[in-house]
Amino acid sequence: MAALLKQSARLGLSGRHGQVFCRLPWALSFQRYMFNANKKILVEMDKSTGVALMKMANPPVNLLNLETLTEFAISMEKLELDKDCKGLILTSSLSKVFTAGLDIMEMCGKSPEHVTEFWRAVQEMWLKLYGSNLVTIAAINGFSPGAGCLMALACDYRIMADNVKYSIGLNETQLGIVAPFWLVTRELRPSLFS
Ligand SMILES: CCCCCCCCCCC/C=C/C(=O)SCCNC(=O)CCNC(=O)[C@H](O)C(C)(C)COP(=O)(O)OP(=O)(O)OC[C@H]1O[C@@H](n2cnc3c(N)ncnc32)[C@H](O)[C@@H]1OP(=O)(O)O
Repeated sequence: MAALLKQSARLGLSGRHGQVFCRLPWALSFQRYMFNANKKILVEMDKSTGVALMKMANPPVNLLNLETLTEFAISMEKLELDKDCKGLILTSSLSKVFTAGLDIMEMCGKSPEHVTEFWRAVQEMWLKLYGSNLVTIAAINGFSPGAGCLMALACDYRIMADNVKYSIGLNETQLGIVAPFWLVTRELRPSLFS
């Protein structure tokens, strides 16, 4: 963990005035590669450190819609297959939002098939993150309601930008959505499973 945090500091993930700045070298060496499918999820993998930086990049608020969730799962799979990858830092490319959580519009006025596919993708994201073999760190650089909070909880470690304006929490009940019991008990009461 300490080594990973050192790496995250070296990568430029340092909190200052409530921001987590991501400064990465412009010139990428052969030890570094980047990939993205549709640019909603940006991944920069540094083979020399074994640390991948994954940035959600779906402006304006990094909504977790079907497309983004699918891209997230594909990106996780690629990193899991990379034997050089040991750790993952999950953050946002936006200045004040980590993610606004699930895209409510994906659940509103859509066909049962679409809603089923969407919730399958949501669960897949949780499985990929919570079940990852990588050491996972959420660098929460902005607002993180609902599934944003759950994403952070699914990581091994969490660091949040020091800014009183930013909030994080499970607010989905205000929208009539209830997180499944297995998720809440596993993430909030892990002692039940040990
Ligand atoms: C690993 C996890 C796995 C989970 C496994 C299973 C989990 C099951 C249970 C999951 C339960 C989770 C549920 C949710 O996530 S529900 C969503 C909760 N999120 C919110 O309530 C966010 C509400 N948004 C805000 O508070 C603000 O937008 C925010 C503070 C984030 C940013 O404010 P800002 O002023 O910068 O931006 P705007 O408010 O103007 O927003 C811009 C546009 O985006 C639209 N928007 C915002 N949030 C959502 C959303 N969640 N869904 C759809 N649309 C959203 C907003 O309406 C604006 O749209 P317009 O420009 O058209 O007005």
